[in-house]
Amino acid sequence: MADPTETAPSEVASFEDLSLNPCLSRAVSKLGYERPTSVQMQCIPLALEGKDVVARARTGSGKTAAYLLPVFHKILESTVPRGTFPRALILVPTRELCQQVRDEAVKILNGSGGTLRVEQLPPTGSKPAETRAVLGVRPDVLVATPGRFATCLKDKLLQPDSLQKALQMLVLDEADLLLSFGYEKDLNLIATQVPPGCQVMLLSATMPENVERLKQLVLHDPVVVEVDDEDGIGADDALASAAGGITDVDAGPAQLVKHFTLDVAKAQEKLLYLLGLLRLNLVQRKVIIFVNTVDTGFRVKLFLEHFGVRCVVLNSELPSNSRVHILQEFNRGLQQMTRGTS
Ligand SMILES: Nc1ncnc2c1ncn2[C@@H]1O[C@H](COP(=O)(O)OP(=O)(O)OP(=O)(O)O)[C@@H](O)[C@H]1O
Repeated sequence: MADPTETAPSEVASFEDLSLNPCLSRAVSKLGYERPTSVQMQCIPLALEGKDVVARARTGSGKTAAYLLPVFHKILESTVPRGTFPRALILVPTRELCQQVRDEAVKILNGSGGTLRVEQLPPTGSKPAETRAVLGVRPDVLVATPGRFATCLKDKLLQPDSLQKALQMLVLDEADLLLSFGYEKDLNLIATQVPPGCQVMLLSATMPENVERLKQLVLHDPVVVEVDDEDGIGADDALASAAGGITDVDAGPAQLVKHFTLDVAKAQEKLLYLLGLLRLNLVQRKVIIFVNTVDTGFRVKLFLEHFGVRCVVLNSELPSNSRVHILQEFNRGLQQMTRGTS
């Protein structure tokens, strides 16, 4: 039985040390990734050994590449003839995350010069013909929400026996959200179709009780990786030095995320402080503001725009196409943003 807290050798320091397929080492170097993050250092060697892996690491720690690289490696090194599909299935809780994972995958694959294909299933409400078109290109890797993938199985758009023959890897990303988003039935159905030899990776920012249930459903004797991430992809130290009078409540030397609290005596003054932080460049680059209601999100937007701060509201009441568009604009740097709810 695997040691549940086993970790990979700590001497791994560069992507070359990970013994990834050379196409993938080239791809990460083209992306400018100088060295693996902690979660990548620990997960990738275990996954390349064929172990089931459970990893807990904070948001932004590089979890996506921690599973995409082993997934691509396994397919590239596999002797199974091309055309059997999907070789890997990545399940995430929302359509936006499907898009984000696919984008990250395409970024890596573009640099690898290879011919692997990653597709995402069309959203709920799409016509079966659209799903057939996606499956028709026989993607090596399929990204989907559990709901969409289960519908695909139920509608027989994907035959269970093709899954039995092809599926080599299953990834459950943002696992803490998968069950809380109500996908339990879908996951139970999918679990019955996962072939016994399929390797499983489960990644999550937190490990609540429901993740244990998920582990028992699909993983075999997994190695557990817990990353208290000291690793800083692009840590923004400028914020720390600029925020003179603000209390740093979580100041590690090289932490990815810096936390500060600002005590505001009167609730009405919150907006003024917010404006000050933005206009005086105490908070730099792109900013996401979380508020507790949709209405407050719109109020904050109106206030900030009155003072020339470009922003947009994102909340669950908007149609999903608009949400994707808003995120794309935000990523391209067109807007600062207020969010309706967290
Ligand atoms: N080794 C690396 N070096 C530099 N940048 C990296 C490295 N690995 C990943 N990144 C970049 O860091 C960013 C955050 O990574 P990623 O989205 O995988 O984090 P995450 O842990 O999956 O976060 P979330 O939980 O929000 O999905 C991405 O833009 C990714 O391209």
